[in-house]
Amino acid sequence: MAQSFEKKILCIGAGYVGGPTMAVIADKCPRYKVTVVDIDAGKIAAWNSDTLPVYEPGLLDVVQRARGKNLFFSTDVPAAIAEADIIFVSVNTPTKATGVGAGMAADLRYWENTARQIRQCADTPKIVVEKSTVPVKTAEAMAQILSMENGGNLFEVLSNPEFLAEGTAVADLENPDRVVIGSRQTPEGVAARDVLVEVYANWVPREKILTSNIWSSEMAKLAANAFLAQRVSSINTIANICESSGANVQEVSRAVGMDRRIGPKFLNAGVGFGGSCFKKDILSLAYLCREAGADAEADYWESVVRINEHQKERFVRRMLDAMFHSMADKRIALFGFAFKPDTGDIRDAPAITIAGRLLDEGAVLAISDPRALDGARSVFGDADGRVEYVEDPYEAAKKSHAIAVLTEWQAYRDLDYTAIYAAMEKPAFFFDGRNVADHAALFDMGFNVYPVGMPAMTHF
Ligand SMILES: NC(=O)C1=CN([C@@H]2O[C@H](COP(=O)(O)OP(=O)(O)OC[C@H]3O[C@@H](n4cnc5c(N)ncnc54)[C@H](O)[C@@H]3O)[C@@H](O)[C@H]2O)C=CC1
Ligand SMILES: O=C(O)[C@H]1O[C@H](OP(=O)(O)OP(=O)(O)OC[C@H]2O[C@@H](n3ccc(=O)[nH]c3=O)[C@H](O)[C@@H]2O)[C@H](O)[C@@H](O)[C@@H]1O
Repeated sequence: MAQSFEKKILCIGAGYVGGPTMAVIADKCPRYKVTVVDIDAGKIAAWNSDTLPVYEPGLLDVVQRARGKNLFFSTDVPAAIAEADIIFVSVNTPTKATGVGAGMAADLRYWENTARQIRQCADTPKIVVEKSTVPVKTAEAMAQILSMENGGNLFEVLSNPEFLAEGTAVADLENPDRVVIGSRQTPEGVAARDVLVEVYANWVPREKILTSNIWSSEMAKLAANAFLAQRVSSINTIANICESSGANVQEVSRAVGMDRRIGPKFLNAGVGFGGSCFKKDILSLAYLCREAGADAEADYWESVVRINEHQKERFVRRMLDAMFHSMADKRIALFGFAFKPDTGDIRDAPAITIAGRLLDEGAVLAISDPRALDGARSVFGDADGRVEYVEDPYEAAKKSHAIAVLTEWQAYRDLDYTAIYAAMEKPAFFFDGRNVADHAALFDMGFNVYPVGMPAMTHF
């Protein structure tokens, strides 16, 4: 006899958010059936294998505990919609490439397609949950699309943005700082909201489950990402001034972050923020500001992105200045390509821009990364033989003129840099874009060391 489940939950979109989020819901709520669907059959096949399409520490264990019991991955979108009580929509919402708002506004075509498909395949009431990050008022547009042809009785749209960070997705989902659920303030809206609160209450303490109106929930997501990115740009501006003033940005961050009103997190200076969301979400927020006639506010948020672009170019210029203004035919080892450690994700990684600029300058690159070499290869190919992909950092560094650390993988902290130095061309340069190394020790070995936000240590 088929097992009967208390609730049937569906997620449309089996990406970085949909897959891990649903795996954790299934793991925490064995009484619910959780199905994840995607139009990408290859991705679904990977979710059904032991080589998941997303690398996240701990994720495979969670998936293996629930898969085939109450967690299912499928491409049959209509059947999954028909049986679901709650439908999360976690499709991509990239920046619009063309048309009005190109380069700024969120492209909602995937979202809208999904809404139309839900409408087509549903004949029982559904709670539709916005999981994707969307501009404020998207829920209203979705409700309008969904309510066509059925009098608006079948669907209640909620906003439930996701705050997980890649690399720590499982821990963030199992122990979130907060869960935000926005709903209409009508009896139907509040009833739907309470159903979703019950889902999270299976493992999240009630006081961490915040309820609000839909627009606040949508805005909170954009604001949270904008604040986080703004901290990174802020500390990077301070770092750049530290380099010429003799201050040390790590000491400054520590002193600033110990103020409890400021806090210690997101104060690591580096080559800039990457990832699929910070830039896109800030630009989406800036676009909302412009649409509302708030140009000064839009300028303010756009400056966070401008500083981030500047940070990457500034890093390349510092390399050029140090290496006698020429990269031509010099082998440069890049340590790290992913936008942050513990993920294979390269979306909007600073390494893409920096590697591209180094190639423009005529460098030959040896790219090393524990998880992101396929991603790097998909961007640059073999670039006429000017890019090599080498998992082993020792091999990458061999015969190179410089090492540039672009991702703070733990592995790069623990290498035998004496051996690495011996195998490099001289003078050997170390550009620590993430401040992972022991700079004094590297200097003593013979390296010319260029940390971010600290004066260089050179033998010239
Ligand atoms: N990546 C992250 O760490 C976070 C992302 N977000 C937001 O979550 C949303 C999703 O992001 P990711 O998971 O990173 O994107 P993703 O690109 O990894 O996954 C989206 C998936 O949706 C699928 N899809 C698109 N249209 C579909 C349709 N009509 N039917 C079925 N599947 C469809 C795509 O094939 C893709 O696999 C975005 O709005 C993003 O801003 C929010 C928090 C964290
Ligand atoms: O909406 C999203 O997609 C997510 O975006 C970020 O998560 P994520 O991009 O996965 O990773 P972060 O840890 O925030 O790092 C983003 C970038 O900032 C950089 N960063 C971060 C912190 C810091 O101090 N310095 C710094 O340069 C990282 O290297 C990385 O390139 C947010 O942290 C999540 O809360 C949010 O859900």
